[in-house]
Amino acid sequence: MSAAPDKPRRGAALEIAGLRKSFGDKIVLDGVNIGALPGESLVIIGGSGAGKSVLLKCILGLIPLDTGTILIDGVDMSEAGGDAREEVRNRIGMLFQGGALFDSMNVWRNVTFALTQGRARQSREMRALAVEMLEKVGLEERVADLRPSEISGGMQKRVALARAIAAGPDLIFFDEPTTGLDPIRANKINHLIRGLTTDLGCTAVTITHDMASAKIIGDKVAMLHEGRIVWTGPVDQLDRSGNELVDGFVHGRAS
Ligand SMILES: Nc1ncnc2c1ncn2[C@@H]1O[C@H](COP(=O)(O)OP(=O)(O)OP(=O)(O)O)[C@@H](O)[C@H]1O
Repeated sequence: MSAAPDKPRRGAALEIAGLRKSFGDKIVLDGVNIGALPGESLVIIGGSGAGKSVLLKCILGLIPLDTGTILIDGVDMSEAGGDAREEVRNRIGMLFQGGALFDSMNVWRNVTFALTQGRARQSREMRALAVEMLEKVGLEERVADLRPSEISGGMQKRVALARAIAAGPDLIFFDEPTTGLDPIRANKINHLIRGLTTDLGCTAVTITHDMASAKIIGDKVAMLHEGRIVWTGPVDQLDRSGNELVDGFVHGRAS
């Protein structure tokens, strides 16, 4: 059984315009304009406190924005009604920072969680789908029946990745995908993400402050600084952006 076998493999378009978000007097996002074309991999870099997580939460509809628009395939996520929003949300996959696996469930139930809404139905088919997804991320079938606490951090990250791709999403978000991994495992996860998103043909949006991740995963990179996008360019221009803030960030110098 394949994930959504009849679905054409194409990514969703993401367009963010004039996005502002404050908490009290604190302006966190100050007019963010950025987008990703269908099938493109956008990486948003920026230092601690730049507003990356807040931006991701706004896009996912986890927190309300003050002003601005977020369009996914033309659907305004802050204006659209329940059904239209839900339809778009069903096309989105997410890899949470730290994995966010449920230790009360074994690995295969974690992988298929979004498909079953946690209900124990279609167990045989769902387990088979999970095993297929686990294979895609380089994990053996025996892992399917273990609990997340029984496997290593690197394997947990792979399981979380399997969960993110299980429904065959058109748009996937990766929140700091290499956090907590040593450089070798991080490198493997970065290449896995790149390979899987290319195979799926989906649009990918990654937030990270890991330059190695940005260079492997991204087609396009945008730098968020003090709530604004200060530079956007193709990934191969990251080392010669001509932007002082990007330069400082890439080479580890404080601005
Ligand atoms: N719910 C909230 N209430 C008040 N301030 C918040 C809230 N969420 C985030 N902030 C503030 O917004 C700013 C941006 O936070 P955010 O978590 O987006 O940064 P980040 O770029 O993801 O940083 P890091 O890389 O360290 O995770 C910070 O100053 C943070 O304190």
